[in-house]
Amino acid sequence: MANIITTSGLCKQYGAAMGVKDLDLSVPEGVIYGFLGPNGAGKSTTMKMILGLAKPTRGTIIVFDKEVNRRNRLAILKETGSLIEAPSFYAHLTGKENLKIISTLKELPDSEIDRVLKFVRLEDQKNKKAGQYSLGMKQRLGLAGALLGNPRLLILDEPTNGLDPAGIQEIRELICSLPKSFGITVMVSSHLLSEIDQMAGHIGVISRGELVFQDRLSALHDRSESRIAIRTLDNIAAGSVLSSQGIAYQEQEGYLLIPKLNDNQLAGYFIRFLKEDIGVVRIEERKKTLEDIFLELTGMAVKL
Ligand SMILES: Nc1ncnc2c1ncn2[C@@H]1O[C@H](COP(=O)(O)OP(=O)(O)OP(=O)(O)O)[C@@H](O)[C@H]1O
Repeated sequence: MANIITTSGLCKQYGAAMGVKDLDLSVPEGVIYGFLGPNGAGKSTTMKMILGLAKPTRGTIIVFDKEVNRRNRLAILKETGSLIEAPSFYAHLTGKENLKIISTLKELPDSEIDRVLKFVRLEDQKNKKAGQYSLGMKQRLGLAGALLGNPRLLILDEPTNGLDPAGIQEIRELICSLPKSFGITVMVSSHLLSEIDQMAGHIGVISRGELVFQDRLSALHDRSESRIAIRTLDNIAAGSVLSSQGIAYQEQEGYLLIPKLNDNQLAGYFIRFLKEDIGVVRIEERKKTLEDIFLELTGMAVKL
């Protein structure tokens, strides 16, 4: 799969602090790429640099095989839609009139306005003033504006921020349909793991300005392997038995965590425990959640 965005050694320095450090992003064409990271991790800064709205301190950005620089910026933006921060509209103009301003600037026919209004399900509200729109409707109008001209690439910075669950669901459904319906590649950021989990096929995780994971989302799920948690009346003695058999274990809240074993192996250890007079009081199978994996990657809790 060819990349639609590639960044190499991308850095952004703010004073003495590095907002983004040596970022090597690869966004394949035709996917939804989820850009996940806690608040302040560097998501907005990265997206602004890709759009040419912020100047990198170091590194390169290639979009559609062209380097993002002053010479190529307009050609790249012609094929790119974006929603960075909350969209701003003229409150006294209708939704349709607001889109008309953008479409005139982009020299697009009116049929394009109708197409995007239909797609974001605002057809029936198009003659209502944008100032009277709900937050969810404003966000959908912003998405409609970004889709005018049918871009190849859409860059969305936290598009569901501040929306209620119904609004989140609407935006998510619209985003998910974009690659299939229009062949658009979407890069979408969020600090919510569950959000990215429900939308993206590929994922980049950023923490303190650095990329800590990048792959298909399924590769992240593959890391959620099962472990066995054992609680005994003497965990020290039980740990010695496990160590003597070459089984690595971790102690966590009164449990010994060991890798998943087959039933025969596990039964063998219980017999050993009994022979050593170690009472087993609990045994559970535990699956690492995506949140656990995110914590391991970033050292920070993320909202689910
Ligand atoms: N204009 C600026 N001047 C100075 N520091 C900045 C500026 N913009 C961002 N930063 C800093 O760079 C780091 C990354 O910020 P950024 O907004 O890119 O993070 P983010 O992942 O988008 O987080 P959030 O979701 O909270 O916006 C933060 O430490 C932030 O304080």
